[in-house]
Amino acid sequence: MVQRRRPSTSFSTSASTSYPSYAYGEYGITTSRPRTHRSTGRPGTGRPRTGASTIARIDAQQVVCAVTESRGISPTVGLAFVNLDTGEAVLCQICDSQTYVRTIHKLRVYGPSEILIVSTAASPKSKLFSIIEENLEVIESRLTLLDRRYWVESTGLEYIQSLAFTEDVEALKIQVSGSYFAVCCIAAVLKYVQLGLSKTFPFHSLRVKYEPSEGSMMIDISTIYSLELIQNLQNPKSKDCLFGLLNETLTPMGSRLLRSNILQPLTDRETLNTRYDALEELTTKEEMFFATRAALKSFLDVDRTLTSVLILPHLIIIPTKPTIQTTEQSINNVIMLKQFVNSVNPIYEALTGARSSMLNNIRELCAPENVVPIQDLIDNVINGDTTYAKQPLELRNQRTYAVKSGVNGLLDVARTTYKEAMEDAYHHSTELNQEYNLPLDLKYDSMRQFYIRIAASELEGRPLPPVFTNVFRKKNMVECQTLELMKRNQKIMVSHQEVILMSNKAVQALIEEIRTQMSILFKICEGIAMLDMVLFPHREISAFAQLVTTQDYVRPQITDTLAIKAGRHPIREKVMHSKFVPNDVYATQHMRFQIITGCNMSGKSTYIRSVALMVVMSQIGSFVPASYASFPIFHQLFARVNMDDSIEPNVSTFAMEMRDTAFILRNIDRRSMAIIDELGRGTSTRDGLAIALALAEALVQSRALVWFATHFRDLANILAERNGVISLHLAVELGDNDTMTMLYKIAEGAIKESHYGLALARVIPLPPGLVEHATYIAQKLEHQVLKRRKTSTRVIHERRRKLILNLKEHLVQAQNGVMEGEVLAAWLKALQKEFVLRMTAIDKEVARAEQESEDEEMVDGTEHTESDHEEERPTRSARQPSVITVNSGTATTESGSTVRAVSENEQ
Ligand SMILES: Nc1ncnc2c1ncn2[C@@H]1O[C@H](COP(=O)(O)OP(=O)(O)OP(=O)(O)O)[C@@H](O)[C@H]1O
Repeated sequence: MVQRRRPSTSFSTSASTSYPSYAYGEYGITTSRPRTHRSTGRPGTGRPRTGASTIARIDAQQVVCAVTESRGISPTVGLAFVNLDTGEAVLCQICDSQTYVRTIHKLRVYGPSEILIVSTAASPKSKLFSIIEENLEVIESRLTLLDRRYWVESTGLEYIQSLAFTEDVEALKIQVSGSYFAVCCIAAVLKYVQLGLSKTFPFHSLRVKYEPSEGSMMIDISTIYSLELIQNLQNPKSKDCLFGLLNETLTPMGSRLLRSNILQPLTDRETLNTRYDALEELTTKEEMFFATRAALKSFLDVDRTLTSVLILPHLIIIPTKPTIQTTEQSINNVIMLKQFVNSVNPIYEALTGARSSMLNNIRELCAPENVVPIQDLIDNVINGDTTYAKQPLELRNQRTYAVKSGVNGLLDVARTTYKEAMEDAYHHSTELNQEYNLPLDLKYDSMRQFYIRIAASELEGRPLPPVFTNVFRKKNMVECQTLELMKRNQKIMVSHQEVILMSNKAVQALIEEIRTQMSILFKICEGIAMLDMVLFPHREISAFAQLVTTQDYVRPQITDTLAIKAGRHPIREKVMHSKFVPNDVYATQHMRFQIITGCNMSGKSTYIRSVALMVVMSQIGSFVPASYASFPIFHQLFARVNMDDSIEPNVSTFAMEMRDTAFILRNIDRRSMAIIDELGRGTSTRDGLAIALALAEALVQSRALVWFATHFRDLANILAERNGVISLHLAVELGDNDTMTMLYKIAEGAIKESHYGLALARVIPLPPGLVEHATYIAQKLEHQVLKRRKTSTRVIHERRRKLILNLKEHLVQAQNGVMEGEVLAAWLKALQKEFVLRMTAIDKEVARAEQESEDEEMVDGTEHTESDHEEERPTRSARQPSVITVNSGTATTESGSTVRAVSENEQ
């Protein structure tokens, strides 16, 4: 097959959505660019796409992915990604839902530049095909159809056998056994890379990884976006996001690893503990910490260098004759490799005495026995003082003198010519300077080579002498050349090319030898990326600077309970420093649904977001901003938060809310965590409350841990007695002289001061008496609502039930706990006493409420039903003549205006 004619070059450019009409070459490949979205502008399965595209892709990497699936009620999807820039292949097989949410998540995390799909999936379009097609714009990918014959399991296994690192092959074969679809995908991708992109990997040179579907937390794109995990919402360039906060990595590999970890936090307890151990050690051993950071500073983007050394153009399809550019690139690569290999030993030294298993493993990888043989290979060919340079002129010099003298007799002659030509160029610039009395600089760039730069002010308005050509002005500078300089440039270029071509043979032979060592080089590279990633900046601050008390981060425990003491929002606190008020968080199954109320600007969003951010941090192996923290491991994280508070509630806000909500409800389970902020704002108060209630009920049933911030105080009251539900609020202090102080402190129960709207209104000058009457009305209504709720048989039943369920949970804890004998007996007795007391208290409360109700009915002469209190408000207001006169004699329907005032205040 490889001997076939090269396929049409249109692989990279063609675009069409009518797939069958664009078949290329003999490989049955058709391509499509991302499709414009439908009028809804939203992907069918996903959540809002706002700005998501930039999240998917780290940088312009060439990643090709293949996707295929088994059909059925719960489809199994195989995926294989091959990154041509970093020489990495990832296989995964996912049991997905009908909405393919996990598949889309994986695609978004890896951000492939091209997605291959079986051609038969396009007509008729399979559901997977349609969903991928809808998401193309978000993923910024191109869709390519590939003939069915390339998706062959045996070919995939052969590729693994021949291309994976030798020492990984056996383990990989075991891992992928049973992952038929993933193996078919790797076959398809590698065939496409070979035939469509004309590239191939040498034997045992590819880092193949199998990623089990379990093993990482799923965070959908909207959550990534709204929690500002990768990007700040207001300013995409700002570092005020989780990635920006944590990314003090010193190597590009470390930065990439951090990013992919934030997008896919881990769910494996053991791996997380290994990371925490490493981190703990680094933060407590100052010398090791600084030595490691210093050693990391000299690493270049090794992943890319190794891969460009590694990937061969397809031998048969592309002629192998080297060009000047490819040869120059090869020498650059070897120089970079030399720098990499020389940078490894300082890491080995820095980690001397490491105790944690991760640091030890990294140190072992960096041991001299792994590195010295490669260093020897390089030193045999490359001059000892050759180093990588970022400046193009300096890099050209390094290239020219890279290969040792003696490998080619004529090399030294060519180098002498190069040196003389360079001197000529400098000499020429000195001559020009003297002849025209112009202070000029000789500059260099890769396109023009040497050129002349003169400050415009030096010319004082006079024109340049005619010897200067190609003149153009760049800000305050004038740039130009002379014919003589161009001639000398030409001479330098020719002599440089001669040196390069003469060096080529030795360099290619060296690369061939280095290729045999690729697997260890890649492993060292991975170890260094991991080391770089775990050295987060806050650790530097917390461990070694004087800010321990204000900025300290703590190692999280992994337990079944979420408990945070003095937790902080990692990004906000950076801006606010010591002004940020820390808060505690506690959640277990019997406190799994936490309703957070509070007035505007009291800190509700900040509180719930900080919990979610700390969870993500803990699951990537980072310490968290708190004085104590323990977390269960979450497998899914959902955030439905308002991204822009300034947006007026309207239909589209509502539609977005509902789509997000539907997404969450479809996917949430007991291993999930969700934060929901202000749901129901996009519609009327009553509908909003009803929707929030219905959603809350469903979320309570899901058994996930949920933080539900809301303005609907009634939600807290209505759900108060539900098992698993607790109410919290953000405290506010009301001063004597109509002042309100936000305390930003979380406190038990729903917000007490329900009329903070009225409190705020007192600050604003309104007609005399209005606020007082409004307060009276609000209190009266509230009293009625409260009374009815207390006597509701359903509520009483719920409260009793909750008490019994709590008792059960305590008994189970006692059974599984460490208490024994007399201690246990005493504890049980206390528990029993408390239970009896509480149950009696409920009974008494009920009796008292019933009595009060009877008394009032005798006064009112009315009977109350158990209907929705919201519904009753107009009736109540209408029945109160003293209230009706409040509205300063305007023509407004008084009962209506009264009700509206109360509703708004309560909201
Ligand atoms: N723990 C805290 N310590 C100090 N300041 C805080 C804290 N939490 C919030 N704030 C401040 O309060 C402001 C409002 O916070 P946030 O948006 O979380 O309130 P909110 O209750 O969600 O408001 P709204 O209901 O209007 O959406 C923040 O911008 C921040 O400046």
